[in-house]
Parts: sequence; C-alpha cells; structure tokens
Amino acid sequence: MSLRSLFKINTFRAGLLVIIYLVYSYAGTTSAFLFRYALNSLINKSLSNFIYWCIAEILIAMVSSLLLAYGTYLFNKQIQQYIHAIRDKIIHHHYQNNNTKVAEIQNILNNNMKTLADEYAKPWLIILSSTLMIMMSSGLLLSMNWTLVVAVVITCFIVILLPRLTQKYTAQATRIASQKNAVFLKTVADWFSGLNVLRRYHAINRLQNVLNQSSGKLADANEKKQKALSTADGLNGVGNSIGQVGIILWGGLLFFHHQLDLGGWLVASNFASSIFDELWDVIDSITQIKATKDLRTELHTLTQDTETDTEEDASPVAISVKGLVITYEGHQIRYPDFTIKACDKVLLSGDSGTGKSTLLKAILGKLQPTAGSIEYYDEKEELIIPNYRQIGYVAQDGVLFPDTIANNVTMFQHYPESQLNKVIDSVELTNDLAKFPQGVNTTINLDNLNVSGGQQQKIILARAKLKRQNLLLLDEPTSAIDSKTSAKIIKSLLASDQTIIMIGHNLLPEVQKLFDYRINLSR
Ligand SMILES: Nc1ncnc2c1ncn2[C@@H]1O[C@H](COP(=O)(O)OP(=O)(O)OP(=O)(O)O)[C@@H](O)[C@H]1O
Repeated sequence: MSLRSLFKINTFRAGLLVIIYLVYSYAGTTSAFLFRYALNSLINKSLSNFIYWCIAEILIAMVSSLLLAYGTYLFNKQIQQYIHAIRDKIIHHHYQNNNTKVAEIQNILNNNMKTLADEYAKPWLIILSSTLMIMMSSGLLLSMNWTLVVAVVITCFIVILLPRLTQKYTAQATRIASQKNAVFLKTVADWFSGLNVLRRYHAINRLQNVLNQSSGKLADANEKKQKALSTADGLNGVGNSIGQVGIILWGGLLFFHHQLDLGGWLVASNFASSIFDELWDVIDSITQIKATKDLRTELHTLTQDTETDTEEDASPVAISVKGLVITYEGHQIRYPDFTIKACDKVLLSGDSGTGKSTLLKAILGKLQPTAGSIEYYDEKEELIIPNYRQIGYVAQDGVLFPDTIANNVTMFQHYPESQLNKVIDSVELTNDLAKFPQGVNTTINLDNLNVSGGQQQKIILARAKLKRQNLLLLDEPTSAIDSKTSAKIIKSLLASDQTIIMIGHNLLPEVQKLFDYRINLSR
C-alpha cells in the first residue's frame, strides 16, 4: 500500500497524469496571472488591451479546465485498477486462510477499499496538483517581488505546524470507526441470516435492540472520527486565515511604497490566497493519508503471499487418537483412545452434545487439542503431517453456490458426463433432477431456495463422492432424507475403499450393520 505501487500499476498512465497536471497547473496559474495585465489595461483605459488579455485569460483557463477533467478521469481509472489488484490479492489471501468471518471479508473488500480510494489514493492526487499550483504561483510571485515569497514562506510554516497537533488523534479515531463498522456489519450478517426464524418467533424487539446498540456505537465512533477531522480542519483553517490576511497587508505596503502596481497587488493577493488554499489541501491530504496508516498496514499483511496449495501429498488414510481433550471456553470434552485403519467404515454415535461434530472438526485441523494428539498415517502406514484439504468433509450445514447443480457437484472441475451421472445416481438424485426442466443444469437460487433440504444433502454428498478423498468425514449427511433412500445412499457410500467416519442418528439396524464398527461417545 504505497504511492509507488499506485504509480506502478500503470506506469505509462501515471507518467501521463503527472504531465497533464503539470500543464494544467501551469495553464491555471498563467491564466490567473494575466488578470494583472487586464486590470492594468483597465486602469490605463486601454479597451483593446483589456479585451486582448481577457480573451487570452479565458482561452488558457478553458485549456486548464479540460486538462483537469481528463486528468481526474485518468486518475480514477488508475485508482480502480489499483483497488482491483488489491482486492484480487485479498481474495486470494482469504481463500488460503479459512479463519476469517464473512462480515470481516465484506468490510475489507467494500468499506476498507472505499476508504483506501477516498482517503489514501485521492489525497495523493490533491497533493500532486496542489504542490504544482504552489510552485507555479510562487514562481509568479517571485517575478513580481521576492519579499512576497518570503512572506508566504513564513506564514506557510505556521500552517504546516498546526496540523501536527491533531494527527495522532485523527488516526486513532479513524481506526476505531473502522473497527465499529466491522462489528456492525458482522452483527447485521449474524442476525439477518436468521431473519425468518426471528419472524417466526416474533423476536423483532431483540433484533432491534441488538442492531440499535451496534448502530449506536458505530454512529458514536463516526461522530468522534468526524470531530477529530473537523478539529484538524479548524486548526488548518486558522493558519490559512492568518496567511491570507498577512499577504494582502504586505502587498498593500509594497503598493504604497511603489514596488507593486495595483494589478500586481490584486494578483499577488489572489496567488497568496490560492497558495494557502492549496497548502491547506496538501496538509489535509497528508493528515488523511497518515490516518489510513493502520488500515494500510493491515491490508499489506493481507496482500502478502500466504501458504500455497499443497495438493500433491500428505493425504491421510488412517488416524490414531490418544488422550484427546478439546476445550470450549472452559468446557472440556475428553475422548477415548482409538485407531481407525485404512478403509475402515466407522459409525460415530453418542448422545447429543457428546462431541461428535467437535471430533470431526479436530480431525480436520479446525480445532486445536488442549491435550493429547491426533496422528495421521498415509497409505504406507507412515506418520505424516496432513494436508487438511486432502480430507473429505460433509458438514451438517453444507455450502451451496449460486450456480448450476452440475457445477455444485463438480466444483467447477471437468469430469466426463458419464462419471457425473453415475455419482448423481449413486446419491439417488436422478429422480429429483427429472423434476427440474433444466435437470442438472438448473441454477440453484440461494435467495429463494429451489432445492429441498434432502436434495441439498444429495448434491453435497455427490460432490464429496466425486472428489473421492482417502479419508472422508460425514456429519449426519442424510439427516434430511427419508430412511429408505438414506439407507441406499449410505450403502453406496460405504461400498468405496475410502476410510469413512460417519456421524449418524436413528439409522435403521440394517444400515448400522454395514459399518465395520462403531465408536460411541458418552459424557
Ligand atoms: N463453537 C463452540 N463454542 C462453545 N461450545 C461449543 C462450540 N461448539 C460446540 N460446543 C459445545 O461442545 C459440545 C459438543 O458439541 P458437538 O457439536 O461436538 O456435539 P455433537 O455430539 O456433535 O452434538 P449433536 O449430536 O447434537 O450434533 C456441546 O456441549 C456444545 O455446546
């Protein structure tokens, strides 16, 4: 997150931008400078000269305006390309690291990107354009009377020192506002995902209370951020006013000592005024850029390359659990010791809350043991450090994507049609698909779900079967499917040579018998 990376995203465009802004500021200041000659022509009652200078001024001002419009357009293009590249890296980062909440990702990709564009990238453009304007205006002031430049420099120091008093305060307020915004978005995501349930139980009051509280804190943080920025603005404004009046006074003194004509005095006052306005903009932009420091550091971490996929090896086929303890906020779950060998088909049972799902999550590396260990072995029965992504997993609440049923099964990989149909058949989905006009090419509508709970489970099971990983963990994979169909699906699942650990409730006795053995958890 640096000016250099913003520049480097398209070096040619960035170079062109600098040239455009150089010409724009030169044209802008020259146009303003010509006012001196127009005014002096007026004082000397020379109409033709007056019209000549006015036309010259207008033409140059028009060129300057057109250049500004084009420059702004180009700069926005540069920012969008820059933001796009950062978003891409952040998405990659979150793809590699699965421990971030959706609301946090939303906040980073949306709100934080907007902050980066508005409060980091755009201020750099203001700094470029204002610095050029200050340099051009100072040059023209120098051509009139060097003491004017000295007076401007002295007052500039006052203007520069004042904002330093508020920098830390604004940086902290901006960071807190961003954190509160993340909390607010998470609250909205958490509570609105269960909106239908809240409606069913008439829990509007609870929803309102929670959102009001979070929204109140966000409003408070935004108010404090605005207060900090306004205080900084106010201090900058005080310095600016001192500067402007000082130059008018100094120019007037030069006029009375016949060192400046009337046109020169007016133009000098205007230049001084514009120098202070531009300087104010520069300082304001620097304050904004510095206030985004924490955000940029955070984004910098997120855009660094992280672990890469190591799909090739480390695929476990067997596990051994010893002295395993998992702790949730002081609540401990102790597991018996057991070993699951390659190709074993294991039914994991036990009362509700005994830790079945927790065990699968621990095997998947999503939860770290407080004590004990889970050891993983490969096909050669050698101890390995597993690649957790090589373990197949069907969760209780499997995820579907707003794409076709076929793509939800293949997960966007290419498989022969016959293989896809076979797997669809093995999870008893063929008859369900016959009811959809577009069959396997039906797009799943997540907003208004067009597949039943049982069909969802079948699609997710087909996905796991097609991927065919050596070790497959299934968390009540057929809970929404009738017991007869469920029996057929489980029978087909267990016919593979994979190692399978399946959590199951209320399975028919003949289905239970299909497993090699059962691990029963108790409290
Ligand atoms: N994220 C969590 N934070 C705190 N406690 C949790 C968390 N997840 C589970 N627990 C607790 O751990 C215990 C085991 O939960 P787990 O979901 O593993 O049980 P289970 O045997 O799979 O239950 P069920 O058959 O009802 O699905 C429960 O008491 C549960 O409340």
